[in-house]
Amino acid sequence: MGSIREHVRLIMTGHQSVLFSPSSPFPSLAAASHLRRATGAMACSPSDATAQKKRAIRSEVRKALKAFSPSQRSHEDSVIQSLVLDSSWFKSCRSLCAYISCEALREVDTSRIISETLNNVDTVSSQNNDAQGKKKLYVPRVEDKNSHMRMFHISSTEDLVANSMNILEPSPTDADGNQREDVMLANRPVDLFLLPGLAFDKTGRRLGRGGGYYDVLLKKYHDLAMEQSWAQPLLVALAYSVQIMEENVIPITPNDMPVDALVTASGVIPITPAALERM
Ligand SMILES: Nc1nc2c(c(=O)[nH]1)N(C=O)[C@@H](CNc1ccc(C(=O)N[C@@H](CCC(=O)O)C(=O)O)cc1)CN2
Ligand SMILES: Nc1ncnc2c1ncn2[C@@H]1O[C@H](COP(=O)(O)OP(=O)(O)OP(=O)(O)O)[C@@H](O)[C@H]1O
Repeated sequence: MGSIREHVRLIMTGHQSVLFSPSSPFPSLAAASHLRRATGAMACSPSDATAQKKRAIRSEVRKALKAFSPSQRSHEDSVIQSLVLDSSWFKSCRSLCAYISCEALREVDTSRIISETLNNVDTVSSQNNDAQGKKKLYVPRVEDKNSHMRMFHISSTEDLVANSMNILEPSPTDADGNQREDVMLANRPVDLFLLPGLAFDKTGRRLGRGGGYYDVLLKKYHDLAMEQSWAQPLLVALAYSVQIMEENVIPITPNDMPVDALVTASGVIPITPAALERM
C-alpha cells in the first residue's frame, strides 16, 4: 500500500483548494485530516476559511442589526433615502434596478425611493428624463435556489406579492397575463443598481446573504452591457453604519462583484473611477 501522499492529491487553484481521494469521487474530510497529519497542512482549505469567515461576519452583522435602536435605524433610513432621492445621479437615471426592502431582514428601507420612482413625484427628475418623465424600475424575483434571480419591470407596488421568505416580489406575468419585461431582455441599459447586503467596506467589498443571487445577476448584466457596448451601470449599495466593516475584514472570491459606491447616513462614498465621475 502506498503512502498517504500517493493516495491523496492536494489541488490548489488560486483561492480554492480541493482534496481528492482516488477511492472516492468526492472531496473527503477523512482524507483531508490524514493529509494534515501526514503533511502538517493547515486545518481548512482557503475556500473553507473564506466561507467560514463570511458566515461569521453575517452572524455578527445580524446581531448588530438586532441590537440597533429602532430610532437610529429609522433616522438612517430617512437620511439614506433622501441622499439617494436628492442626488444628481439618481435624478438623471432613466432605468434602475432596486430591491424591495424587507423589514424582518432589517434592510435599509427603500420604500420611499420605490414609491417616488413609481409615482414620479420628483419634478426635477421629470425634466431630466425621457418624454414621459418616468424612470423604468426593475425589482428582483428569485427563480430557484441555484443563485438564479431575475429583475422584472414593475409600474406599481400592486405588481408585488409576498414570496415564501416574505419578501415582496413581482409575479412573472401582470394582471392581464402579459409577461413582465426582464431586465436582461430590455432594449435599453440600466444606469443604476441599488443593492442590498449584509456587510460592506469602503473599498467596495460587499457581502450578501449567501445566496449568490446578486453576484450571478451582476456578472450577467456586466457581460450583457459589454456585448451591447453600453456603459456599465453604477452599482450603489445602501448601508447602515453598523454594516460598514474595516478594510480587509470581508473576504472575497473571484465571484464577488464589488460595488462602485456606498450610501450611508454619513454621506455618499464614491469608490471607483466610474463613481467619482458620476457622483
Ligand atoms: N429585499 C431583498 N430582496 C431580495 C434579496 C435581498 O437580499 N433583499 N436577495 C438577495 O439575494 C434575493 C433573495 N435572497 C435572499 C436570501 C436570503 C434571505 C434570508 O432570509 N436570509 C436569512 C437567513 C436564512 C438562513 O440562513 O437560512 C437572513 O439573512 O437572516 C432572504 C432573501 C432576491 N430578493
Ligand atoms: N458568478 C457566480 N457563478 C457561480 N456561482 C456563484 C457566482 N457568484 C456566487 N456564486 C456562488 O454563490 C454562493 C454564495 O456566494 P456568496 O457567499 O459570495 O454570496 P453573497 O454575496 O452573500 O450573496 P448575494 O450575491 O446574493 O448577495 C457561493 O457558493 C458562490 O460560489
